[in-house]
Amino acid sequence: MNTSEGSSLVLCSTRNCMMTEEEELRMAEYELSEVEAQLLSLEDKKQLILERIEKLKDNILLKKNQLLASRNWANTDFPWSRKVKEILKSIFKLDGFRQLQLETINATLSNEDVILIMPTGGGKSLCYQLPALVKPGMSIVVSPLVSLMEDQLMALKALNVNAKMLSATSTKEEVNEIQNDMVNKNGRLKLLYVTPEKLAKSKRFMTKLQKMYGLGRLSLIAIDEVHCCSQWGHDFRPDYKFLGVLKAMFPDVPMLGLTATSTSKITIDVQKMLSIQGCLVFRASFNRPNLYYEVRIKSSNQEECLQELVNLLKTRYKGQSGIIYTTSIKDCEQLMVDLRNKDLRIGCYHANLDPELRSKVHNKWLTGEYQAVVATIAFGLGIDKPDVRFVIHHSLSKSMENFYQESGRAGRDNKKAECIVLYRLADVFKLSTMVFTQQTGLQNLYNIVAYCLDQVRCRRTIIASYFDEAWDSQNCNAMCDNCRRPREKKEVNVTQYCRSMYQLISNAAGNDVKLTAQKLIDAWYGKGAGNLRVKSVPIPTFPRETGESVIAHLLVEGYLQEDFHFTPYSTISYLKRGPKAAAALSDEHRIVMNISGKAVPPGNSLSHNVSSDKKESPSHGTEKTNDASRKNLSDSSNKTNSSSRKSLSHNSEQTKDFSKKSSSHSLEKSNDSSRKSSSHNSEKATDDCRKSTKTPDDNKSKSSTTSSHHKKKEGKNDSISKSSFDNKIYNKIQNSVSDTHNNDTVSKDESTVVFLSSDSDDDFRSKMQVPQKRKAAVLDSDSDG
Ligand SMILES: Nc1ncnc2c1ncn2[C@H]1C[C@H](O)[C@@H](COP(=O)(O)OP(=O)(O)OP(=O)(O)O)O1
Repeated sequence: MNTSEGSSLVLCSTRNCMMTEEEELRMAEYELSEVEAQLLSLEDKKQLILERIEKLKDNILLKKNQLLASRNWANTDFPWSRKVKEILKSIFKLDGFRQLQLETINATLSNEDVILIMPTGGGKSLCYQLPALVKPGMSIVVSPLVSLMEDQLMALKALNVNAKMLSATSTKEEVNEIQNDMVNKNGRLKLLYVTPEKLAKSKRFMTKLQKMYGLGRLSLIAIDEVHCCSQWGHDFRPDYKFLGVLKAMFPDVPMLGLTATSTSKITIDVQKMLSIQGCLVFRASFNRPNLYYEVRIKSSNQEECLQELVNLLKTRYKGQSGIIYTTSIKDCEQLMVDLRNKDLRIGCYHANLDPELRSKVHNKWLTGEYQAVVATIAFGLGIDKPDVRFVIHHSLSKSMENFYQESGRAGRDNKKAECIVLYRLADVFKLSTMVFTQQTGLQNLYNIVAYCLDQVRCRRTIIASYFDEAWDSQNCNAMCDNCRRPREKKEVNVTQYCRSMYQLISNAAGNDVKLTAQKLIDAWYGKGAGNLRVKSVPIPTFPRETGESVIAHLLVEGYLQEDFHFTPYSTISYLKRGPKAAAALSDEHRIVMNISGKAVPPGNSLSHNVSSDKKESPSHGTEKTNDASRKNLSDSSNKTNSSSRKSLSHNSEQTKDFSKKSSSHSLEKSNDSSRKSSSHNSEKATDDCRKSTKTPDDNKSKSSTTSSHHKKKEGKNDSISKSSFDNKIYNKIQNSVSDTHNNDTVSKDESTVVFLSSDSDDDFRSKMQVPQKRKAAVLDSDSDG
């Protein structure tokens, strides 16, 4: 190789050519880029192959699952069938099996792996407790909560079943005694409850477990709340990952995973996490026919809201037992004090109470000394009082799963019980600021908001479709408010209101202000700071609750979006244009919201629509206000449209001429007199409504609005009956014992618009295991303390 100054000559002996080093460098770089391109393409190929492998694995798992499922597991001629029946009666004192219990027990006793998905209170515990007594040796039950294990042990002790638990708080003596029993051929312990942490962190325990397995004494591994294995679930727990080693360590020990909440995706993920090669998946129906579901609007006035609860507890639920769920510890304590001040026997339960006090409250509730417990979600898992007659959500749950689990504490004895949600938009933001950092936190929350907004569809059907079940509302048997008082479904075009919101948001941004939902509604209703109002945005003639419903609908549907900002003390949710803003501003786009119209006789289908030429806006009010406000609602004003258009372009956010189709939009007249009269009317309506809520016997109309969240599923209908859209006020939602219990028919033409009627306890699970000692000041004077 010769080199000269500035450039080098390279002898390419193989190719018999001379090349400068620069040329060779370029060549090398070119070759490198070729290799990198190939690597990238190989990487893509690898990715595709990996995906194919995952899919094939899923399919193989599903096929194996299906094959296993094809056997008749409900047979009563298995070798153990007689013993199973005998133990059911003699030890568990039960007469028969509930849905899927026998199938699960038989499959487990056949040494098959099973995942059992059964609603809260369905009777999952029996499915591992009974096989544990049929089989020789000991069964291990992995359970996430110490309190849950304690409850189970208490129940088993009452049945004289030999069961114990191991947790981080177990004493040395207890640990020794249990571990000796594990490896004793004549050991008598039948069930051992352990936390996943214990399995993951105690080598000594795992060694004993292996020894026990070697002796042929490990009969079953049951994993409670098995959905915690999956990162897709709402409840992923890192320690559950460790359970993946169990199948390899104890290949011929059957595994039984139990959960009350698992979608198909989570179920497959769980199988993979547990290294189960094909298993039986038993999924019980999520329908709880004995539960009555209802959503009511929660008054913005605290005293009224309290009075509603007091009335419920003193009349409709007099002498009955229940739970009232709140979001925060502060709300929980305050509500207990308020209810006690009204002479009610109420306890309060949250994760920050010391364990002794918690269990005192629990016991007083179990024995009936307390009529109800005001609780955070800490009061949940393991609560097994059969005769809970009501569960009231004083503010909405974080998700449909949470709601299902919490409301599912009611009616475990299969007798009728009621699940009522008190809904208010403001509560949505209390929760959203807590959950928005979770991967699916906001979507989960909006699902339950949509449930609350829906005033037409059978609530049971909404819940079922959430859990991948198809349910016919006919099967509801009028056990939800929407089926009990069926109404026509009507579609209302709310596009112009969405655009009004954009105008208000843009105007505020121009003033360097961000709008919370509260401020946005204030500005819309001509309240609050003057510079946040926009002249061209008409003040709605319908009440504020209706405005709230419209905003909730826009949020759930993605036309608005929450914008979270941190302050040193809290997180604030502002509203901004959502991902669907561009669509909302296009000419052709219509944002449709379902509302409920005229009452239809029970049994009639709700899905048909009423025909009419006009679109109407959602509203409610008293009979008196009907004519005036209806007129206001149905009048369209090009004037208003063009001014709002102007304002939008001025604000230079994605502007489009959306007024071309304004004739189809029922924008209100923006003149002063109409504004005055309508707001006067709606205020009066609200007053009347409040008055009417104090009249339990008043059996007049109720008002309702609903979201068109499920519009696609239900089909589109452009027509609305003006006459059927009377602005009667919702009333006597509260206190209406007879109505909700017995009223299968609705009074004539009750078409109404219903407007429906912090410190989080979110991390209660970790708190439960390492309890923070804190006795609430409000409880000090109480006998609990
Ligand atoms: N076959 C049966 N017949 C009558 N009662 C039963 C039967 N099986 C279970 N039960 C009762 C026992 C309990 O009081 C209640 C709930 O059972 P349990 O096993 O605690 O439910 P679960 O484990 O599915 O609920 P959770 O998800 O809340 O833990 O039902």
